Amino acid sequence: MLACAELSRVKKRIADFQLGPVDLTIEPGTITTLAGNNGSGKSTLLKLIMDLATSDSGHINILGTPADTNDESWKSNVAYLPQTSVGYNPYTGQDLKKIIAPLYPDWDDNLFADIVDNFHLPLHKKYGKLSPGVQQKLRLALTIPRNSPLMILDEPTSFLDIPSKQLLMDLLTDWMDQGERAIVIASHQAADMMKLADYLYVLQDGNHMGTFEKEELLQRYRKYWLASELPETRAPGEIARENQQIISNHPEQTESFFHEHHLTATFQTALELEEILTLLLQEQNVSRLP
Ligand SMILES: Nc1ncnc2c1ncn2[C@@H]1O[C@H](COP(=O)(O)OP(=O)(O)OP(=O)(O)O)[C@@H](O)[C@H]1O
Repeated sequence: MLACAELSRVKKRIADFQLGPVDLTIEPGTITTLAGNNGSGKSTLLKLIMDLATSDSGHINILGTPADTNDESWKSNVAYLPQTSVGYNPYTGQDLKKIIAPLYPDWDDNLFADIVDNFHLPLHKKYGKLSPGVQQKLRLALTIPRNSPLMILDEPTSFLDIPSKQLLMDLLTDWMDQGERAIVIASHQAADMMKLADYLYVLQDGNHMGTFEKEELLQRYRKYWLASELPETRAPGEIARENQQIISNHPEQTESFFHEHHLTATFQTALELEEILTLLLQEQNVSRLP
């Protein structure tokens, strides 16, 4: 099946910042979260995908079309929510819908009405007069109903309160159920959008630190509370220890070690994704040391 997006060996330098090389394939039916610290290059990568910035090298194909082709008609098959929307201020939500909807052949007016309803959006008010949170909700209402095979959201939860974030997650889950489509989300808020993700593409300071299947990652990390003092030797898989706790990224090996050394774990738990990401980036940094 045709990939929604394919990036190979993509690089971009901006002053002293270097992004890439980036290799990334977005398959239909998947949600990929670009995760990384502030300034790690998430927005830059999305702009490269949308051909709003020019890569220094590499290739980007969107739904089988090179992104840098002169014919920009492929963009009507991509719903892109940038971090900010310039030029919206003088227009009401109703005006913006009239401008945007005709650009997208599969625009869904009923879905737009539902989102407006759920987010209680005042369509008669000018965008510039809305609070940042309501502006963000309106931008989402103008993006999701495009029903394009590929949706790209840059920090979609910015300014949203907790119930609105939950509503957005429900909307995106429903949206994915409607067909063979894919979502790419950039977020530095690990807890939010990573819940939805099938894959995490992790960036740090422009470097690709790895692509991870979320469920596999969640199963790989475990935290144990031991009944006794921690052993002096490190347990296999142990990546961090504190007081009577050990964190492992190879639970089976760690548990056999406990067994062999007659150590009892009184409690054990999976880790939150946010904690895993922090540990992962630390591990990668250590392995990169000369
Ligand atoms: N217009 C620009 N002018 C100068 N430098 C830029 C510009 N845009 C991006 N950069 C550089 O690229 C780096 C990556 O920025 P980018 O916005 O892609 O990061 P990000 O991961 O999306 O960050 P955030 O989480 O803060 O949104 C920044 O550190 C900055 O140095």
